[in-house]
Amino acid sequence: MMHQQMLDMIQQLNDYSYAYHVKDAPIVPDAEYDRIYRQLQEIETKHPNWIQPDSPTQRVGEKPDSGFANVAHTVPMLSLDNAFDNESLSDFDQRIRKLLKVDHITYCCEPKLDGLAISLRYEEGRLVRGVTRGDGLSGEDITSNIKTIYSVPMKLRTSTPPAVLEVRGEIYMPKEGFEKLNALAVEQGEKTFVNPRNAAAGSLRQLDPKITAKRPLVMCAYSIGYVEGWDQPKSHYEGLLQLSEWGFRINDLMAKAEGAQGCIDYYEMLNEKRVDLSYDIDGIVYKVDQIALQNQLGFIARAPRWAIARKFPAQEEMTRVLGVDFQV
Ligand SMILES: CC(C)(C)c1nc(N2CCN(c3ncccn3)CC2)c2cc(C(N)=O)c(N)nc2n1
Repeated sequence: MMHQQMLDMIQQLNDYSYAYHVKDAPIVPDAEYDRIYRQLQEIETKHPNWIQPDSPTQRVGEKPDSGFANVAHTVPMLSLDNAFDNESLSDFDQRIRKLLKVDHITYCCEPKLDGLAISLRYEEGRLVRGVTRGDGLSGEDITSNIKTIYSVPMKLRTSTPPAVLEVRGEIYMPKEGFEKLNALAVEQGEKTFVNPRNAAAGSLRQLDPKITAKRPLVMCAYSIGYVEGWDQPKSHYEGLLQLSEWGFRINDLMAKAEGAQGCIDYYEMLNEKRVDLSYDIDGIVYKVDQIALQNQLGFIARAPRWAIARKFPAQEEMTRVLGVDFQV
């Protein structure tokens, strides 16, 4: 077995993992993935000095010796202002059009995933760090746990990566994985989690990555934070499509909308779909799509003037926790 053949196996396994965990479109059966994975493990055991940082075997490492270090974000992770009804969406749109002296805004609409916000740092295309949002200015270095999540690429899928790229995203636990985790916890007489968000938070706070590796966590990218050595697209939506090509999962319900009415229509559409989604969402995040307009608007305190969240009524939460159907 030559060194190059081993590199080819790593590339093959990472391609299979990208198809399965990022594109939701497996190209080989699990057994085939496992067969090649075991072959790679044997080679790495025989030639430890050949081991590559982006090898899938390097996703589950040892636990950090003393807790999680605190790390300052290169660019603060902002918070979000809330809109509670259609009128406040219209006010938001009107306020922006007045400030920018334009008569029409295109928005990018994204389901607001109910998980934990994190920031991933890539240098020369390789994952070097994962940090929780924390208070927005600094967070906990949970790189060892982040690496166990298959939808977090260990290396960008490009031969010409930006020198530095920081990607913001949400780590969440799909409903099915949450139900299975709680069923197992009941069986083993362990504590159960109240909801997928808490289960994701608890799984990321584990000191031992071997435990995190067993939890069904997914990462979905929602913004480009800091970047060096790359001309960022003019549109937020285009930026996320680029992240998808580089290996990140983005939400397939993300869409552009024209003006306040487009945002309201999107809300009605998503509110219909919400109950059938395989993951929890607690609303929608609307963002001015043009980056130049975002920069002109900036942010107030730490919430951007150019983005707003709108929450759904929390009826589902009550139903799940109390097991009764609240029809208010
Ligand atoms: C880049 C901006 C700031 C506009 C932004 N900020 C977000 N968040 C900030 C507030 N966050 C927060 N978290 C805890 C405490 C206070 N704020 C949680 C992330 C976004 C969260 C989601 C999502 N969940 O799906 C999303 N699709 N887009 C986001 N976009």
